[in-house]
Amino acid sequence: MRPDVRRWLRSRTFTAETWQAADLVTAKGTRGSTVSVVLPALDEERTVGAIVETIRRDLVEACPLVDEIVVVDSGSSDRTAEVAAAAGARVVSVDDVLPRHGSRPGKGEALWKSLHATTGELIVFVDSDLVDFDPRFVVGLLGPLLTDPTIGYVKALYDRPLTTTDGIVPSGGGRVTELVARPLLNAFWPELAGFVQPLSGEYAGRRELLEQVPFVSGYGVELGLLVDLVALAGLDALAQVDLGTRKHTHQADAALGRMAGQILQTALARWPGGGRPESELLQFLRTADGLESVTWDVGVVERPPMRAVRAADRRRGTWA
Ligand SMILES: O=c1ccn([C@@H]2O[C@H](COP(=O)(O)OP(=O)(O)O[C@H]3O[C@H](CO)[C@@H](O)[C@H](O)[C@H]3O)[C@@H](O)[C@H]2O)c(=O)[nH]1
Ligand SMILES: O=C(O)[C@H](O)COP(=O)(O)O
Repeated sequence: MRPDVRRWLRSRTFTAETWQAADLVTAKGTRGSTVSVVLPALDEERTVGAIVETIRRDLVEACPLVDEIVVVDSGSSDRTAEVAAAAGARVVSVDDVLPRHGSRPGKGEALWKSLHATTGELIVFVDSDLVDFDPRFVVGLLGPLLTDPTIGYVKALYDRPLTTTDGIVPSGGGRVTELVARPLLNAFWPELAGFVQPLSGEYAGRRELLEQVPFVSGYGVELGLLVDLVALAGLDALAQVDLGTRKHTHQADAALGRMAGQILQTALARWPGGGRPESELLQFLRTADGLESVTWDVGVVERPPMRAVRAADRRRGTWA
C-alpha cells in the first residue's frame, strides 16, 4: 500500500460512535455553524418519509443539530413531495431552483441546485432510498467537520448487503463501486484508494469548499467531487466515517450499466492523461476485527502479435 494512503487511512478514518449528537450541538454552538440536510429524491415515496421523520424527530426536535431538512425533488411522478413535506421537510422541485439555468436530468443536478436552495455552512447529503435509516449517519458525518477545522469533506463507509429474491448476500452490494469506481480510482487517482465507499450517497462538506467545484449532473457526481476536492483541498482535508450497515433499494443490472457509463465519462473528463495507470488495487474486507485491506497487483503485460514473434524468430533462425 502507498505510504500516503496508509497514513491517511490511519488518521482520517473514523467511526460514527465517536460522537454523540448532544456533544456536536455544543461544538456547533461554539463555532456558530449551521447544518442543512439535503435529500435528493426521484420517486422515493416508500422510503423518504421515514428518513425525514427520523432526522426531524431526533436531530431537530430532540437535539438541535440540524437546522433545515430539504428534499430536492428531481421530477418524481409519485407522492415523494407530499410524503416528504408531511414528514417535516421543506420540499423544492429541481425545476424551481435557478430556473434560468434550466434542468438537467440526474441526481447530481439535484445536489448542485441544493447549494442554492439551502443556507447551512455544513451540508449533509443523504440518499432518500435508504431502508432502516439510522440518525447516526448524520451524526457520524458531521463529527469530523464539527471537531476538526482542517477536515472539509466526509464520506460514509459501511457494509452493503445485497438483497435478492433468494435472500441477503452480506457484502454483495456496491456492485458499481467494486467493479468500476474503485478500480478506476486506484488506477488513475491512487491517492484516493483508501476510500472504501467512494460512491456512497451519504456525505457532508463545508459549503465553502462545495461551492468551488463543479457538480456532474448524473451519477458521476460522487466520483467527480472526490477527484476535484482532493485537487482543491488535499487528501488530509478529506475523511471517511464508518456508519455500520447501509441498506437501500437496488437497481437492475441495465440501470447500473448506465450508472457505470456516467461514472466512466466523469473519470475520463478528469483523467490527467499520460503516464501508466497504477497497477495496485486496494480492496477492503470486513472481518471480526474491523476493516482489513488487501493489496493486489492487477497490472497486465502485453505480449506481441504471434506473427511478429514468428518473423523475428525466423530471422534469427530460432523458429521451431
Ligand atoms: O435522477 C435522479 C436519480 C436519483 N436521484 C436520487 O438519488 C439518490 C441515489 O440514487 P439511486 O438511484 O438510489 O443510486 P444508487 O443505486 O444507490 O447509487 C449509488 O451510487 C451512485 C453513483 O455514485 C450515487 O449517486 C448514489 O448516491 C449511490 O447510492 C436517491 O435518493 C434517488 O432518489 C435523484 O434525485 N435524481
Ligand atoms: O454504489 C453502487 O455500487 C451501486 O449503487 C450499486 O449498488 P448495489 O450493488 O448495492 O445495488
